[in-house]
Amino acid sequence: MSVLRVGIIGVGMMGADHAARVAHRSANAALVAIADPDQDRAARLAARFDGVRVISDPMELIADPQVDAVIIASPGSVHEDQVLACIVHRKYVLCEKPLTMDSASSLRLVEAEAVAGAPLLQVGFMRRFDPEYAQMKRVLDSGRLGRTLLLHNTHRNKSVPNPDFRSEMIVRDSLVHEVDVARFLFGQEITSITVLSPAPTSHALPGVADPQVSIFTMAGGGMVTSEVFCNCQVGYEVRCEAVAERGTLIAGRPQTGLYSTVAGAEHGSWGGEVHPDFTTRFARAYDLEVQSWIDASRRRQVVGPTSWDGYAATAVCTAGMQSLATGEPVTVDLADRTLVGA
Ligand SMILES: NC(=O)C1=CN([C@@H]2O[C@H](COP(=O)(O)OP(=O)(O)OC[C@H]3O[C@@H](n4cnc5c(N)ncnc54)[C@H](O)[C@@H]3O)[C@@H](O)[C@H]2O)C=CC1
Ligand SMILES: O=C1[C@@H](O)[C@H](O)[C@@H](O)[C@H](O)[C@H]1O
Repeated sequence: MSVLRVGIIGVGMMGADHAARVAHRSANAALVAIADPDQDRAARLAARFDGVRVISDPMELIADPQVDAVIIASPGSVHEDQVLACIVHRKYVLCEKPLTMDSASSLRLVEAEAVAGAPLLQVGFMRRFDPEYAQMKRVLDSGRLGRTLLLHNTHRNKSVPNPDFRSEMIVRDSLVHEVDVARFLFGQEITSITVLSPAPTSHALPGVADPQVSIFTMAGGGMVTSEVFCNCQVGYEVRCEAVAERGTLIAGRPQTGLYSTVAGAEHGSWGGEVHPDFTTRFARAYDLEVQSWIDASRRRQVVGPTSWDGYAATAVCTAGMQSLATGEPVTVDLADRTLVGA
């Protein structure tokens, strides 16, 4: 395959960002089509690029013989049908997280891919491509620091304007990144999850449990703590500290000395500037993720987070949403990997 002809489904914040990435910052790929029920939005975006068709029906885009591979950046509630159509049409697909809204629907996609007989799906867990997280993984895997014992994650968004962003979405849409990071860095499954709701910020919508603190237990006995705070007012901060037997590592640390953040008119500050959102904090990670997907698709391979990774993360979040209701630990119910052919 020479140049990979890419179609994008859903061109809101993330899809538009990926469109610019494929069109202007990727090698061996061309953006050829986009689909979004918001036709005006799609038309405005297409006008920014040369030769990009607007196709009204996402299923038509997936079936189009002029489209080799698909990026799905629609809301999670419609991912299942769209990914399934990509599998049926044997199209390589990069689907944004969360893979689907619950564990049963994600498992159906793992099974559909197994039936198709070849991996086709990469899930958009871009932190695996962030240079610091990737280096952390290499150091932990090298064994130089001994066994990994703990991870401590911080994940803060300035605010979430979407009124649909309720307590459950903080688990399913935001904490899902920490779930993947834990599975990636430990190289193990998560066996149980507890989601705690401290006193909420007055900046969250009424009834929304924000911030949340979660505890994961790993299959090997290690533990992971994560703070997710979606209305912190300051800016976008994502950090991960790994504690191993002979040392520690921190990804996302901004500077030495006392680090204090202050809410400000624009994005908040620390004496430098806090990132406004994920598009700048993870710009390099998204670039590397999409280029890696393009390169692998041209070789007819999948190299990033797989359908199993998407399913396992959704299964943990499904248990996490149960725990959110009670604050009690919930065991993660994971299918037998060998039985589903993943
Ligand atoms: N990896 C990451 O860091 C991030 C991932 N995401 C994920 O990307 C996806 C999209 O999120 P955003 O861009 O923030 O949402 P958004 O609301 O800005 O955009 C969603 C777009 O999908 C369109 N859409 C709605 N129904 C559709 C359908 N049936 N088929 C095709 N398009 C449809 C909407 O009209 C809209 O243009 C979600 O899965 C989200 O979790 C979002 C932000 C960051
Ligand atoms: O995936 C993302 C959003 O959907 C989510 O809402 C944010 O909390 C995350 O920081 C971002 O990376």
